[in-house]
Amino acid sequence: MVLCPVIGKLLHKRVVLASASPRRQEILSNAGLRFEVVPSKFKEKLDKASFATPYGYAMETAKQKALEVANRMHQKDLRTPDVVIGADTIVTVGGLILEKPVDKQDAYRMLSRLSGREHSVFTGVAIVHCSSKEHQLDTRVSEFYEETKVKFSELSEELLWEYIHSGEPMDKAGGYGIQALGGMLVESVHGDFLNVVGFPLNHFCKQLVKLYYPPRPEDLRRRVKHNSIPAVDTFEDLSDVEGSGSEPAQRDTGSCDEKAQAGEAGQAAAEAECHRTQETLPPFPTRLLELIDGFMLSKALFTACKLKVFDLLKDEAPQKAADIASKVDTSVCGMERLLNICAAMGLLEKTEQGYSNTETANLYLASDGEYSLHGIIMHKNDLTWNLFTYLEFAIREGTHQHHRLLGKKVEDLFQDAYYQSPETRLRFMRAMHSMVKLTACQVATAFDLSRFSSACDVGGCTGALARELAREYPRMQVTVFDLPDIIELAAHFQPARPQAAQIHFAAGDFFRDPLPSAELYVLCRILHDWPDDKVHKLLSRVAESCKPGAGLLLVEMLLDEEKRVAQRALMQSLDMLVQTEGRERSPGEYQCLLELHGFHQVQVVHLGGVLDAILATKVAP
Ligand SMILES: Cc1cn([C@@H]2O[C@H](COP(=O)(O)OP(=O)(O)OP(=O)(O)O)[C@@H](O)[C@H]2O)c(=O)[nH]c1=O
Repeated sequence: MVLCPVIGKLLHKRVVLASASPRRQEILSNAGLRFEVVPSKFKEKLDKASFATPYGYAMETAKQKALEVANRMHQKDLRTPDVVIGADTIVTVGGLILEKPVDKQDAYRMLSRLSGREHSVFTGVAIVHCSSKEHQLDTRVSEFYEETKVKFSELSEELLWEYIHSGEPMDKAGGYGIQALGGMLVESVHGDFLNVVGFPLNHFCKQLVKLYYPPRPEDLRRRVKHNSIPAVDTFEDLSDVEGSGSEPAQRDTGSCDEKAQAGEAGQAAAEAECHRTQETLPPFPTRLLELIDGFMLSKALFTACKLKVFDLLKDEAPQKAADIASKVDTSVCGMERLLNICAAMGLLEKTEQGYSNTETANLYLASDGEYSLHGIIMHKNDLTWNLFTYLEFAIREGTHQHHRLLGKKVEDLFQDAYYQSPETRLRFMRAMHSMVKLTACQVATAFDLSRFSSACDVGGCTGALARELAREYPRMQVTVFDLPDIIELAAHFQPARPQAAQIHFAAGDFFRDPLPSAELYVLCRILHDWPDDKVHKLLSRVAESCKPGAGLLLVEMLLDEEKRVAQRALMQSLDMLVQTEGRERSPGEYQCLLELHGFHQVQVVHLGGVLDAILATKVAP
């Protein structure tokens, strides 16, 4: 006997819980579900930065956990499970995702971050239905997430360490267990408690209802009742042959008839009432709504950066909206709304004392930090944003849109658009600098380049990558080769560093002038600006300058081969359509281009950030 009848739908199926979490096992068995436990071996190492939202990350991890188990059982076990359930719980605070602490210090860092604040707990759940056709595993995935907000009291150091020494935090997301000792840290909970513990049982049941009792088309046309777990008998005869019983359905009809006969508020009202109980909702389009309004969030971030709000608050005590507004010369009511949405986005902290920067804002949004993204944000605000208003034209015409923005014909993309004035040139350089700086260290260490004693960064702009190569390989001399106008301004970006002696700047046009000689050529974010004919031209010029054994390091954002999942790269490819003559490419496409020009032994490293790296070696013709 189970309380939630829809759980009964799974009783005759082979259900597997792909989780080692004792809490999930307990929650589901308490709900009357019968299942086997096969912990997933999926390594929880997805690139968090590539997800637009924390719950997107949790859902994908849950899915991968379940699919790993489904595939393993299908291969090893002759009997494929019918349903595999995977889940992943994360804690988010101030824009950071916290998983299980790796050691006590890590637990300390997590818990002190949570102290006195509200955070969100997301659990992503994947329900994977499996079938086997001609020994091939076929899977259908249904996924969802649940968010619960939890507020912690202020935790003293003593309490924190006592809790950590209890050992409880170590196998739990965010470093606490709300169901045990950790419950003492919690001031309030908004939402599903079991979701925090590790499994959102209520939402799970609703999801099963959607899967096992899909609404009939006529149900969808009628008015719907929100957020309920309909009784199974309401839908019993609709879709599931395993279902037991027309009896409850008749009972339901009977009650409608009674109301209609009673004439309480007339026949029509009674019918409407009757239908309401029979109907269910289509899934609420949360993700879609976020996509619809996503542009406003970007623009709010851009505007706060442009107004230097994050510079003003950097490492400062909290400030009130009126003070900030007067310092940056805006209206108070406008500034207050901007600050509030920035706080809701996790960029600012809002307390009774006022607004202050989060760590993310100090590190990335203030304009003067080592890893500041201010440069790229201003580029997106001042140029990309405007170009994207012509996206429809770009799609129709298949070309960039600078001519529409500038109101004149563009002959030479860089000279006429990006470098038309010293200001736009500097803005572009700042943008490139901030993007390259973000991953330059990983790029420099993606391969062992110590065999090369000289490198030429073709189109190396501010020298951000050259500096990192010089730092990593003290024997390497690096030449930054770029247009004279760029080289002239590059000095602005060179801090006095010991490796300055290893770096040289040379002016020239890589399509026309001889390339400086080097054992390793680097093309970082260059090929994606150009169509294939120009890419061939550039690669043939690089190949001509290479001796056998020379290397070519390509640094680009890589698409997946099917052009399906690498969301950030796919979006940048659209960006390249609107702004350049080029596009992003997949590793396979780059390999074809490279091999045509005599570069072989192609190795690819996905760096999981904004850039990936490919190394190829020139062979004798
Ligand atoms: C916030 C909180 C979390 N947890 C546990 O934290 C683990 C999250 O980690 P996961 O990666 O989602 O799961 P796992 O334990 O590694 O198991 P698996 O599903 O095999 O990956 C799960 O255990 C949850 O219960 C609690 O027990 N209480 C709480 O208050």
